[in-house]
Amino acid sequence: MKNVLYILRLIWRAQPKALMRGTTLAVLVLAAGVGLLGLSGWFITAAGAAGLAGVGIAFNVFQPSAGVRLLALGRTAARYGERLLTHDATLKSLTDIRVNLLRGVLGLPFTRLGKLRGAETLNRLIADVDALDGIALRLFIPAVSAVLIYAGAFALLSWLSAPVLAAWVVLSFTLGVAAALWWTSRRALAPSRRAEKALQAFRIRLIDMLRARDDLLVYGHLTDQGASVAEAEARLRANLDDTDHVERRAGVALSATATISAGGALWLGGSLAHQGAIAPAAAALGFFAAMGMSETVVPVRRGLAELGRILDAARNVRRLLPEDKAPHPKRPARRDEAVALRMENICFRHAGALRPVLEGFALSVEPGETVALTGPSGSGKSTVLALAARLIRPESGRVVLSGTDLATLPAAQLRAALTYLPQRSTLLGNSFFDVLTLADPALTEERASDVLEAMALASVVAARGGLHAPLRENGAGLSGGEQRRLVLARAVLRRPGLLLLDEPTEGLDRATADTVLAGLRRILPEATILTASHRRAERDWAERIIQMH
Ligand SMILES: Nc1ncnc2c1ncn2[C@@H]1O[C@H](COP(=O)(O)OP(=O)(O)OP(=O)(O)O)[C@@H](O)[C@H]1O
Repeated sequence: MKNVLYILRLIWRAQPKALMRGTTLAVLVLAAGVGLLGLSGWFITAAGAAGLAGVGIAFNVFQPSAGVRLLALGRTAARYGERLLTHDATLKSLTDIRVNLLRGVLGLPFTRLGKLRGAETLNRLIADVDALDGIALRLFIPAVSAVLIYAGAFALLSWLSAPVLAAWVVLSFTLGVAAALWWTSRRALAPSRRAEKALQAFRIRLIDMLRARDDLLVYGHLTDQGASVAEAEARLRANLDDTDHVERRAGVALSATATISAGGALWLGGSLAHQGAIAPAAAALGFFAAMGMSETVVPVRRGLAELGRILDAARNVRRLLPEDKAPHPKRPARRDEAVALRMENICFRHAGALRPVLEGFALSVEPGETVALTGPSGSGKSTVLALAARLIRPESGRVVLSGTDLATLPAAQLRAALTYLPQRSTLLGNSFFDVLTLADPALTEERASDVLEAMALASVVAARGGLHAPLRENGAGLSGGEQRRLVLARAVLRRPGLLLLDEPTEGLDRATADTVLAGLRRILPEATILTASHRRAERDWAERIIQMH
C-alpha cells in the first residue's frame, strides 16, 4: 500500500488543481444523485399526503419539481466535467511517470540494464503504468467522495428528518459497504494478480515467438511456442472471469446492503411518522437517500477488483523510478583528441563468479597507438574493454583516461571521448543513412558515403539502391560481414579519441578485413585504438600486442 500512496502523491503533485477540481465535481455528482432521489421521494410522498388530506390544490409542486430538474441536469453536467478533468489530469500525470520510468531504466547501472529483457521492460512501461490510472480514478477520488457524501447525508438527514434515521442509514450503509469492499479486495487480489501475470506472459511469449520465429521453425518448436502463447491467453481469460465473478458477487452484496439499509429506513421512518415524531415526507427522505447512496460505491468496486494488479504495478514502477531528478550534465563534447588509457592494478570479478577475471591487471596505451589484446577465449579481453568504457567498474584499481580518473568523468564527456564496439550490436534505422545518424545526427550524405567507402561498403550500398534504400529490422537481409562493417562505420562516425573494438573484423575475409582496418585508420588518423582480437589481420594491423592469459 505504501507504493500505491507514493504513486498517488506523484499523480496528485503533477496535476493538483485539475484533480482537486475533479474531486469537487465528483462529490457534487454523488451529492446531486443522493439529493435527486431524496427530493423525488419526499416530493411524491408529500404530494400524496397533501392529496389524501384534501389540500392538494394548495401544495406547491413547482419548487420541488424545479429542484428535481436542477439536480438531474446539474448531475449530468458535473459528471461530464468530472470525467473530463480527472481523466485528463490522470493521463497527463501518467505520461510524466512513463517518461520518468524510461529515464530510470536508462539510468540503471549497465550490469542491471544488461539483465533487462526487452519484452518485460516494454510491458513495465506500458501495462504497469496503465494499471496505475485506477489509483486516482477508481480508488482515491471515489473513496474520498463517498466519505464526504456519507458525512453530508448524515448531517442533512439529521436536520431534515430525524438523527436516529440518519444514523441508521449512514451506519448500516457504511458497515455493509466496508464489509463488501473488504471481501472484494481480498477475493479479487489473487485472480487480478494472476490475470496481470498471464497478460505479461502472453505478450512476452508472443514477442519471443515473433523474434525467434526462424530458430523456432528450424528446431521444430514454432507450434509449441504458439501453444504456450495460447496457454497464457487462456490463463488470462480464466483469471479475468474469476475477477469479474468476484466483482459481480460484490455487486450483489452491495445491492443487498442498499436494500437492507433502505428497508430499515422505511420501517424506522414509518414508525417515527406513525408516532408523529416526523412528517411522512421527511420519513420517505431517509428511504430514498439510502437508495441513492448505493451509487457511491460503483467505481470503488471496480478499483478494488483490480487491486492486485494495481499493487503489483505500483511496486514494479516505484522500483524503477529514479530517485534524483538532477538533469544529466551537458558538457561540450570533445572529439578527435587522442586519448591515453591507463589501467592500474585492476581487480574485477563478474557477479556470481568464483574467481576474478582480472587480478592486478595493468595496461598503458599511448595517444594514437593501436594496441591489440589477444589471448584464449575467456581470458578477459572483452572485460578489459568494458572496464575502459565504464560499462562495468573495477572492484579495486583505477582506470585513467588522459590523466582523469574514469570514475569521476561526467557521462557526457566520457561518451564524447570514447566509443565502444561490442561483439554484437543492434542496427537501428530504416536505411543505411538512418543507421549512421545514430552516431552523428548532423551527418551529411558526403560524409556517410566517405565512411561507407572506407568500410568497403560502397558497392553494397549502391547495389541496394543508395544511402536511403530501405533496410529490414536490425539489418536483416544484409550478410553478417556487411552488418559488421555497417556497425563499424557507425562507430567511427563518432570520431572518438579512443576507439574500443571487440573483434571488429569477425566474419570478414582477410582481404576485406585488411581494407576495412586500413579505412578505419584513414578516417580516424589520430585516435587511440584498443582492440580485442583473435584474428591475424587485426594483430598484423596493431602496433603492439598485449597477451592475456
Ligand atoms: N556478465 C558476465 N557474468 C558472469 N561472467 C561473465 C560475464 N561476462 C563474462 N564472464 C566471464 O568472464 C570471463 C572473461 O570473459 P570475457 O568475455 O572478458 O573473455 P574474452 O577473452 O573476451 O573471451 P572471448 O574471446 O571468447 O570473447 C569468461 O570466463 C566469461 O565466462
